[in-house]
Amino acid sequence: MTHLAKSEHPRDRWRQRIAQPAPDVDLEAAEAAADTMLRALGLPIDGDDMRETPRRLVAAYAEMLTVPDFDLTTFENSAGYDELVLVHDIPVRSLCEHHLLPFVGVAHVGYLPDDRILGLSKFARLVEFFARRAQTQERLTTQIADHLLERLAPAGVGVVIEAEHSCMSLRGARAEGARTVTSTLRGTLREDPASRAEFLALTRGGVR
Ligand SMILES: Nc1nc2c(ncn2[C@@H]2O[C@H](COP(=O)(O)OP(=O)(O)OP(=O)(O)O)[C@@H](O)[C@H]2O)c(=O)[nH]1
Ligand SMILES: [Zn+2]
Repeated sequence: MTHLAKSEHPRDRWRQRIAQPAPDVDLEAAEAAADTMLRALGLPIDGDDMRETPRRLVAAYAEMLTVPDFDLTTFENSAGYDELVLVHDIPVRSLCEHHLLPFVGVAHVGYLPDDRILGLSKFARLVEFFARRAQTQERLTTQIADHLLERLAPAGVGVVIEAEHSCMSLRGARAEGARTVTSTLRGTLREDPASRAEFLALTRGGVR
């Protein structure tokens, strides 16, 4: 029998890949439950091909549900820039909280600066921070907008997400290709018709 050093054990590998293992994750209990569930679904998990599947399933979900480390760095708006900043087509990968099946798409995140501006990479990190959990698309959209509003205190914020939900395309309604669009607008981007129209036009393909 081969003995693996602790750090080489497959169970420990995913721990090293994720930034912040949640303290309430009990991998062993989850693996035992996955074993029971897969067995009850009639899957041949005693065979060589699927023996490791309960462990892989748990590791995959633990990885997809672990919230990454994140701090929203902002800078003084020394140039006094006061037009729209928009990052579009940021990848979104999340799990719907009803079926724990993936929904995948893109986010368009923009703001009208006031005293502070945002490091550009933080748009994608912000999306990932709220996406890597069991979510609804509506909550994800609102959380991104409200976090920006709170931490950056801009004149306006807009978030649009377009995503395909596999719980609605691979099973159930089987509406393949159907995309859900959600938006949250705050401040000037919500209240000023011209700013709102500019933001929505750009997120609808105006810059592509
Ligand atoms: N509003 C919202 N609904 C979602 C999201 N992700 C999945 N859903 C929906 O959650 C609902 C759960 O409905 P239920 O009737 O309880 O579950 P179900 O029997 O599996 O439903 P079907 O998918 O219609 O077969 C479904 O309509 C899903 O399409 C989301 O991000 N937002
Ligand atoms: Zn679902």
